[in-house]
Amino acid sequence: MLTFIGLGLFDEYDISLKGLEAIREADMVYAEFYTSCLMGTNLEKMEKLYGKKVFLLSREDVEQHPDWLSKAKNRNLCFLTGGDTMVSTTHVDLRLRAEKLGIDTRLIHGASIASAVSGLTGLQNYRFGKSASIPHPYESRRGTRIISETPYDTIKQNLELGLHTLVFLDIDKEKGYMTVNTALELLLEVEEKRGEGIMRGAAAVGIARAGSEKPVIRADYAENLKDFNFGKPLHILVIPGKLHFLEAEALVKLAGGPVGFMKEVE
Ligand SMILES: C[S@@+](CC[C@H](N)C(=O)[O-])C[C@H]1O[C@@H](n2cnc3c(N)ncnc32)[C@H](O)[C@@H]1O
Repeated sequence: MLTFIGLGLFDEYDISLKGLEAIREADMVYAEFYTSCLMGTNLEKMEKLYGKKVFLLSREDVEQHPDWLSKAKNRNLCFLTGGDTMVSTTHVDLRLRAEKLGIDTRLIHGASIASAVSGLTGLQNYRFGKSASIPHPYESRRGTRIISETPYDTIKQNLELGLHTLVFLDIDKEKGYMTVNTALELLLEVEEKRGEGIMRGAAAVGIARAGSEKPVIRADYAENLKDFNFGKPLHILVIPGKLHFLEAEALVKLAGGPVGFMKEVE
């Protein structure tokens, strides 16, 4: 049996009782923290709470050479992921590989950033369009700095439909955790290069450390928000589309948004 367990958002205590019980009964426990991670804890604290050794897997171990999977043929394995195990990950691939090997699988869910964002901002989940991810820029072989324009296009399409965009921010082994500030700078850079105007004057909402005792949620116009200090990671960004009056009120009253947001409502 292979049990996929979502660990929730911030520290080792965010796991469900079902998840904890499954870990305590498991023969082996694996985890990956490249898709998301819990910034309020570390492996040592998790192992202490679980009473189990946790083997940390790299992206290659999970996506290219998941040889460890075959151990689940005659043992109970748990596979741990930050947030919910199947939200904004490709772990369904692991599940399908396991099923092909004749291994039973099951899921134990965890709180996800995708739902926490609606809770913290007041933006309604059914008014979101396609999500986007902003990767760190990279250098081409010729030494040119390349910025992905895909997130900008996704935001543009959603705005045309009046929909909000949830923008996941890159976690990179070498380049680190992307901040809301860098994400907005990159979007504004793409905009400038293209000579378009969707981000100028657009509303934006940044969220830092969801699930912690003191998450930071701040709404403003994109050009102002890029200078706001959100503190430590993890961060996530939302570019709201057309606002319902309740959403506008929540952004103004709960996230320090400018009162101008109230004038642009449905
Ligand atoms: C690729 S998504 C994976 C989502 C995860 N599976 C889940 O269900 O929450 C990870 C990204 O979501 C955002 N994120 C995850 N947890 C967060 C948190 N506690 N606070 C703020 N942003 C978070 C960050 O931008 C991070 O890079």
